[in-house]
Amino acid sequence: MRGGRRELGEDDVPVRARGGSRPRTRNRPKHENARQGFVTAVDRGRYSCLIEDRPVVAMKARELGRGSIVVGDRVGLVGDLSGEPGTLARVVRVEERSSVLRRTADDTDPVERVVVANADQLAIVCSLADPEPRPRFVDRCLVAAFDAGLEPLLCLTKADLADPGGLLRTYGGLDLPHVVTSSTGDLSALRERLAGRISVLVGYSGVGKSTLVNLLDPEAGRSVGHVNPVTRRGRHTSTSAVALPFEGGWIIDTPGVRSFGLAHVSPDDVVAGFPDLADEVAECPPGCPHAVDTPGCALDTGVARGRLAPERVDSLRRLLSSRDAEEERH
Ligand SMILES: Nc1nc2c(ncn2[C@@H]2O[C@H](COP(=O)(O)OP(=O)(O)OP(=O)(O)O)[C@@H](O)[C@H]2O)c(=O)[nH]1
Ligand SMILES: [Zn+2]
Repeated sequence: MRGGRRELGEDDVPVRARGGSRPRTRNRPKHENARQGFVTAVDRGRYSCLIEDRPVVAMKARELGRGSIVVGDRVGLVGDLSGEPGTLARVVRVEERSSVLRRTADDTDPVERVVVANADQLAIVCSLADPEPRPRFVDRCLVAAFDAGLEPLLCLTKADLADPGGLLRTYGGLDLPHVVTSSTGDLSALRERLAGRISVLVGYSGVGKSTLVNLLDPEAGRSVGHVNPVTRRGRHTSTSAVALPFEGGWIIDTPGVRSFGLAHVSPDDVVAGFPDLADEVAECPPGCPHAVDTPGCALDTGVARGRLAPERVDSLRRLLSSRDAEEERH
């Protein structure tokens, strides 16, 4: 580690000199007239972008190399920006991202992928019935949100089928922003939460995610749909995210993302995704793995004294151990 740092120090000067060198500034004029666009969909190397209100399809300029461009990215575009059918613009720049939502395919997948850039809210959609709520899915998403620096929003759907009381008690102690919805009910609380923000919707199959999106803005699909084959109608063939403009912000639907593998999140950050357990965990012996039967793990004391919800402790432990399985493999 220390050796690595020293090497870095030695490199520091030439790197900085290179940073201000001429080749870069010579490239600049060409990119200065690049227009800024917002990436709404990605499909086989084609990037659907909006320049203000104009949909434009672009490809990645060679000079950008292998870096990924994802939905939510703000990009610099040059070339044919007319948006006419058959035209292609070029992405020459990806602006710095304010947030990055990552996932791995499962908890043992070493390859992490960026799902969405620049989002500020993760709407975790969970049905109250049909299919049954999955608190462990919610917990996993909360960790992903925490890791990415997104504010979570718990969206409990199908309130016409079951009472939200039980789930709200579970999550009540978390100060978690939440809304309760039904397809026949009033969605104004949800609209308010989504307006002006960049929200990523995630939920397992059947929770009513597409029903919600369609109710929120039936127009959105049409305005984005014609620039890209990745429309909601064709969503089952797609696993990538799609951004739909919504009241000054964006709703980013993630049809193929059923859950978040968290192989890339450190154990400490997994624990940090459970804020209701944090005080207790602080009392654990140093290096405590918080596993079942770990001597002295304060989670057990917390449950025994009735201070912690057993299902939350169980959920954290399952998450940690599925990640442990990964570490053993490597
Ligand atoms: N009773 C009731 N049913 C609903 C509600 N919202 C959606 N549904 C039904 O639940 C089923 C699944 O809804 P979708 O919107 O397709 O769910 P999804 O989460 O998009 O599911 P995938 O397409 O598999 O990702 C459909 O039959 C809907 O009609 C609701 O608020 N109440
Ligand atoms: Zn512990």
